[in-house]
Parts: sequence; structure tokens; C-alpha cells
Amino acid sequence: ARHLTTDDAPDPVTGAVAFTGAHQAGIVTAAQDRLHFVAFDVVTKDRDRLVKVLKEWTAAAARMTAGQDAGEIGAVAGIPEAPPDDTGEAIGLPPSALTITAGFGPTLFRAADGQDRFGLAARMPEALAPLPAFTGDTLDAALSGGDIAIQACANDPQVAVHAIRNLARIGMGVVSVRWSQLGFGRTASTSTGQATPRNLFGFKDGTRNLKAEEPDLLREHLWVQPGDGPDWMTGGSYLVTRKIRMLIETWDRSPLAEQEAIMGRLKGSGAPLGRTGEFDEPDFQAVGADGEPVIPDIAHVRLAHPDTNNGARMLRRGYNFVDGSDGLGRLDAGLFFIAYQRDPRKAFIPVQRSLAGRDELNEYIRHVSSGLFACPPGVTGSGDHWGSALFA
Ligand SMILES: C=CC1=C(C)c2cc3[nH]c(cc4nc(cc5[nH]c(cc1n2)c(C)c5CCC(=O)O)C(CCC(=O)O)=C4C)c(C)c3C=C
Ligand SMILES: [Fe+2]
Repeated sequence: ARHLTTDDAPDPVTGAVAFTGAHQAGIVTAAQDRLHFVAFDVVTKDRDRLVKVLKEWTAAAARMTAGQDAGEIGAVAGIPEAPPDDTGEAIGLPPSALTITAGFGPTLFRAADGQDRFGLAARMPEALAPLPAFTGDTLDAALSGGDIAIQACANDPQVAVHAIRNLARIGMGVVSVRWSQLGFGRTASTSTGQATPRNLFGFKDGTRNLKAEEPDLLREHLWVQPGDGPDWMTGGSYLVTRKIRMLIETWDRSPLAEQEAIMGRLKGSGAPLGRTGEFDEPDFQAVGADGEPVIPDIAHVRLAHPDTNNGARMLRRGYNFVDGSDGLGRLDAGLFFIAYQRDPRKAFIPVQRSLAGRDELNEYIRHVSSGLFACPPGVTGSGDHWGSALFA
């Protein structure tokens, strides 16, 4: 089991990440290479049926993260007359550092028409108020929101997909898939032991991130603290997802120096402009021989920096995606942005407001989907389940 400072390293022998602990795994866990993310709509009005699924999901998630079949009988050991309690495509595959992380969306607490669907409205945290609209948003409602989100991350795509598929199977009749996203390359490091990966613009992404080895910063910026809101969220974290289409063909025709000015960092090393090392502090005061700031005023890293945003910090954990082509001769590619934080009103919202109006990057990106979810603390033992304190 993990402690407050959370050591989420996979077991050296089995490659499994512990499922139980003070916090959910899959947040500060060293970002795995693959993602399958799903947002569900709850299609029942029956609160007991919903809680039953949450219990079954928790048991299945505990089993799958340990490398076992989703159900106790397994994919091939049951009676021939019944559908198996596991779908089988992960037979023989190791745990692959699978983590399964659950969150609850605003609409679970209160429907768009104000209806208190499951008697939870009084328990909705203020921090879960729906995100505001941002300048330039081109969101697709069908790809946004959702009552319950499940993030499955693993180092094998088949293991991540198997996890989501089996939870969807177990939830049939109670939840239905609203939207889902595959991601193939992490775009962030969440541990100082990890090399910084690159996004599809070719830049190192995740250099300056909250990392597992900084417990004081995690307490301040990542984990919900006692007194922040309803008790059921203490030890949890708020998840923001944004599917961001990247116009990579346009980007690929822009000069290297322009790309670096837009990001505010060098493409090769990832160093801030004017410095040499990836982890050097950016110098936002430095002025070049031409009298212009070395890091332009509209550079992404300046606009996203805590100094520009009242100290705002978040743990980014996104993935690259390519969803085929768009029918116009271009790849449908981008970044599935994932950020966890103690309070989105003090992190994602102000930072995105700062970016939305001014960031030069906006010429090359489109936000097409948005999600906000309250991820409760970790489950602590065999009697516990996702949402136990919320539904108590
Ligand atoms: C609202 C939050 C953010 C969105 C949306 C976002 C989109 C986005 N970012 C990149 C590429 C990079 N971002 C980098 C740093 C960075 N980005 C955000 C926030 C959002 N980015 C923050 C808070 C930071 C860190 C700022 C800091 O503390 O210095 C970087 C630099 C490397 C790094 O530090 O990670 C890159 C590169 C893309 C391509 C993108 C949308 C598609
Ligand atoms: Fe960014």
C-alpha cells in the first residue's frame, strides 16, 4: 500500500503497481507509455445498481492491475454455456504497470437541468463546478463531459484496452460509453527518474511538472487537503482532460526559430531560451541584443508559468494521439492533455485563461473536447470501493 508521499514504483518482480493506498494510483505513478481513457454516462436512475457496479469495478480493477483476469473465474475456466467473466485478450500478458483511476463528473451530482439524480447534489464540491468557456474553444459536446471517467495507463496498449473493455462490459445496462481516447506516447514525466518525452510538435514536454519526489509540493498543489471541501474528496485530486488537436502539417512548415519562440524553449535540449540545460530556470527578464525579451511575451512557457498565474501548478500527465485522418489530407493528431490538481479554480482555469487569449500556440492547436472529474482518494482495503465515502 502507498503512503502519503506515494511510492508508486511497479513491483520489481511482477511489474504491478499497488492498487490500494492513500491516493489512487495513476496520478503520481511514473507515467506509463500508453493510455486508454473512457468517460461513461450513467444510464440507470437506480442508485443501488450504480453502487453495485462501482463495487464490482473496484474488485475487477484490483485484479487486473495485479495481472489477473477481471473476474474470479477467468476467461477460459467457466462453464461453456456462459459468457466468460474476462474477455481474454490479456491472457499471458504481465501487469505492465497498469493503473486504473476513477473520477466523478459534475453531471453525476446534478444533471444539466438541475436534477439531483442520485441524491448527491449536496455533496458536490464547489471545485467541481463545470469549467467556464475559454476564448477559442471549439469543443464537441459529444466528446466532452461524462458522469464517470476511468483512466487506464499501462506500458502495453493491449493491457490498457483490456482494462477499459472489461469495466465497460461489467457496467453494461448501468453505464454506457460516452467517449473514449487512446494515447500512444506519454507527454510528461511524473518522476525525476524518467527522461522527458516529446510531444508531436517535437518538443520535450513535462520538464517542469509536479513530480512524485516532491511531497511538499504535492500536498500544496495536487492532493485535496482536509477542509478544502467535502470530506469524501480529502486525499483525492481534480482531473481536467482536454483533447487538443494539433495542426501538425502547418507546424511542420514553420521555421525552427519560430517554433522555439512560440514554445520559449530550444527544440533539441528543451532548455529555456537563453539558457543551456533542460532544467535551467527560465530567465523571463533577459533582454536580447535587439532589445526584445529573450523569451517572448507570448511564449507558451511564460504564459503557463506559475509566476504569471499566481503560483498555479498542476501535475500534467497527457498523451499523444493520432486518430487516423481528417478527410482533408491531414492527420487527426494531437495531445490528449491530462492534468491533476488540488483545485482547478486555482490551477487549470487561470492557466488556460492566460493561454487562451494570447498564446501563439493557439494558431496551431484546437481544443475539441473537455472533461472535469473529481477523483476520490485511494481505496484502502478489500471492503472498500470507489466512491464508498461519497455514497456512504
Ligand atoms: C492549461 C494548461 C495547459 C495547456 C492546455 C497546455 C497545452 C500544451 N502544451 C504544450 C507543450 C508544452 N507545454 C509546456 C509547459 C507547460 N504547459 C503548461 C500548461 C498547459 N499546456 C504548463 C503549466 C507548463 C509548465 C510551465 C512551467 O512551469 O514552466 C512545455 C515546456 C516543457 C515543460 O515544462 O513541460 C511544452 C513543450 C502543447 C503542445 C500543448 C497543446 C497541444
Ligand atoms: Fe503546455
